[in-house]
Amino acid sequence: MQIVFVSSEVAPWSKTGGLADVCGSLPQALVARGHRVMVIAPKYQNGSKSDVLYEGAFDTCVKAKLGCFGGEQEVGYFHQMKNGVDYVFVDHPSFHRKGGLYGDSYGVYGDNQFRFTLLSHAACEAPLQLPFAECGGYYGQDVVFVANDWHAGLVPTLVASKYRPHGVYKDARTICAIHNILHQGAEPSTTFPNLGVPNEWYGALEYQYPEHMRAHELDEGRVVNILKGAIATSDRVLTVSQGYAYEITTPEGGQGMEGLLLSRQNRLDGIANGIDMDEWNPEADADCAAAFTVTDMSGKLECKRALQKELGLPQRDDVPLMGFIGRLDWQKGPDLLQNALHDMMREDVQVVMLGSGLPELEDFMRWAESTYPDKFRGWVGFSVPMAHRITAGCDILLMPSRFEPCGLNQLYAMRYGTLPIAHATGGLKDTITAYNAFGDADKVLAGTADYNQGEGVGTGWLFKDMNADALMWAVRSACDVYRSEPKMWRAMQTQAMTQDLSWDNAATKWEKVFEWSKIDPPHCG
Ligand SMILES: Nc1ncnc2c1ncn2[C@@H]1O[C@H](COP(=O)(O)OP(=O)(O)O[C@H]2O[C@H](CO)[C@@H](O)[C@H](O)[C@H]2O)[C@@H](O)[C@H]1O
Repeated sequence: MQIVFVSSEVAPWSKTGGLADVCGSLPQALVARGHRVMVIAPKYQNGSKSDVLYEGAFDTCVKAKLGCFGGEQEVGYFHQMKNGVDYVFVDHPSFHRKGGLYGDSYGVYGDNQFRFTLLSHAACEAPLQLPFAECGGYYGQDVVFVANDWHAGLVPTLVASKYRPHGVYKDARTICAIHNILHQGAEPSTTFPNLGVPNEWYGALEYQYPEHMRAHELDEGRVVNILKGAIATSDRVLTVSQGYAYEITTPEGGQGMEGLLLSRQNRLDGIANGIDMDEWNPEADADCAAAFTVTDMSGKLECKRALQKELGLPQRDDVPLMGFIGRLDWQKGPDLLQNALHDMMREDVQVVMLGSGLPELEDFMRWAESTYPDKFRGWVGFSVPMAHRITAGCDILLMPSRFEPCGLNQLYAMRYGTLPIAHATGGLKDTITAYNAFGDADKVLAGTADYNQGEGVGTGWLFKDMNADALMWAVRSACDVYRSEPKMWRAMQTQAMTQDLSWDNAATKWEKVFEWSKIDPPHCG
């Protein structure tokens, strides 16, 4: 099959979170399974050293004229082939600016609707206009588009409204892939004409906020919601774990989309993410002090000591070192760590947090570090090498996410024998096996345990209630096992490290969804 991923970020070129990791590595796994895959993302240029990442991409010299925002917008395309995947970067001045991908210190950019409308239009044109002369020729019309999150969410609506009615992309299919339903790309309904979607399709995008979410009495709460349009018009909807696929059909998890998703339940699937086994490999991780394997964990201890030294924490082997990596926002639950901090600091533990986001939580990290200098370190910022060192050097990874569509950090952690403590939600619940005190540590260590018969020991801790007491229960349980039951700890690490976390597994399931999408007629014919 020919598959076209459309995404606002793709690693290693542009990354703020897990979406970039997925769009960087899943396509390679699909290519390894014999598919032809293109990934389309913006060519960001922010004047920093990350700009050089695009140096390997060459200008195709194709210019597409896109009908939106009251005229014709011209974009260019750059192309780089890597590990068999066609990475295509959309070039437009609105992607060239200082600051982050979506905003800067003043907040989110005011023209994001414009920037990502361009991305979606450009993506729809790419298979038709890019010749790929030396590598396979035009993709043409027989493609499966995967529109990731709201930024690419106009793709299904454009295919259904602008192309299919004119006989183009009749055999193509569109998948709306939801990595995070919190962000939907909603703007006032008066912006609809900007989108370049035919007028009669307004209803597909219209959404009305419930009364309690409106600003004032005269506010009708009427918006155009790009993700809603994608869910309504795509051929299938896919999200990144089975647990989250269920949660988004409930009022608690659906962020207003639950009704629509329920109506599309027979076309909704959940597939847990895999990980890039080369980038996250404890046997060969250039960012870490030492290498280790499941049979020889001595290098992990070296990583721990090196991390303690780098952070200026007391170098002690016996103290459980716990890490947190992630955006400091409501989703990831760093405020729960804030609430539990005093209790946690009463235990004999060390904690390191890496993240950036809400200024008050960044300040909390600085405050905690100065209050507990022997036990707490806060690293405000975004550093992939540091994320690797924390993942390798810690004993425990904390993931108190309020909701988590899949979560990648817990998968990386388990590969490095770092046991996660996580809120039992979404993909965390699906991918972490809870500690089982009655499991057979000897059999797990010998590789003969039958996990279906309850002989497994688990790969981490899951707490159900989103409060500090529940988190502390899990922290104390984990610290007990760490200190008093080294064999059990080792068995949990073994179970965690020997799981198949690779993309091969997930790619086979994605492939099935592509096949199913082809079997059914288009949802909007
Ligand atoms: N300060 C920092 N420094 C360095 N690296 C940092 C960092 N903060 C975060 N990261 C990295 O960003 C990625 C975060 O990925 P996640 O999947 O955990 O969450 P995210 O919410 O971004 O993704 C959304 O999409 C993904 C992909 O589907 C889902 O797994 C997830 O549940 C969903 O919320 C990881 O690679 C992590 O190491």
